[in-house]
Amino acid sequence: MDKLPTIRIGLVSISDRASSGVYLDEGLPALRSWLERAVSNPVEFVERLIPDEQAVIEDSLRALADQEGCALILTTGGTGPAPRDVTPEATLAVADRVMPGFGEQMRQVSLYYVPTAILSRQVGVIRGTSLILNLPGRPKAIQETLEGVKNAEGQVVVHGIFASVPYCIELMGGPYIETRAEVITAFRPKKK
Ligand SMILES: Nc1ncnc2c1ncn2[C@@H]1O[C@H](COP(=O)(O)OP(=O)(O)OP(=O)(O)O)[C@@H](O)[C@H]1O
Ligand SMILES: Nc1nc2c(c(=O)[nH]1)N[C@H]1C(S)=C(S)[C@@H](COP(=O)(O)O)O[C@H]1N2
Repeated sequence: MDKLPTIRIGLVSISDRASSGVYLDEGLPALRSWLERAVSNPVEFVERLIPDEQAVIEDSLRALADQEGCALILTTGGTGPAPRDVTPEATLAVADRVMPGFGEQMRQVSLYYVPTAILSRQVGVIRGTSLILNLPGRPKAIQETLEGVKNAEGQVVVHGIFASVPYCIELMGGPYIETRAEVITAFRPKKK
């Protein structure tokens, strides 16, 4: 098998209180540790911890996509209905194209965990060669939405969104990503 390419992944934790030191940020560590378990490729992380300010979020997303060359950018936080929750607005403002399925599937998955899943306005978009996905702010929601729902035997009940990420990035012309099946299986349709 050919050597897997190194991929650059941008991680953005968006929280007024974590970014100002009121509490310790758990978003970036949760994102990093899940991805380290799930992805077989060597990964370089580029991380930002920022407040819920639309202009700051937009600048961070642009920098990670355009200057840092991140094939994938995951945000956590600021997707709800509170006045300072502006992550979806910032993400849509930098988008070239919207990928509605990611938000739809995340809300499906999340409904298995909390009835308030429908309060997350999370979106998925493409900017240039980067796929940008919003995850909810609660650190436990990171594994829930990426990995999906499994039964007691470990079989998948509802697919996590990461099952679709490697093929999406491949279709976008990005690097080939492989995952560890014990965490998540990357789905690729069979070639004819
Ligand atoms: N980065 C984080 N680190 C640790 N816990 C977090 C983080 N972000 C959110 N949480 C937890 O998840 C809850 C919901 O997240 P949400 O993004 O709605 O935050 P918030 O209530 O708007 O406040 P803030 O932006 O100051 O984190 C928070 O109240 C907090 O308990
Ligand atoms: N998987 C999952 N999704 C979730 C949650 C959760 O705990 N787990 N919390 C919900 C709640 S309570 C809110 S308010 C919205 C928005 O969260 P955010 O503003 O922290 O992004 O995400 C929802 N989606």
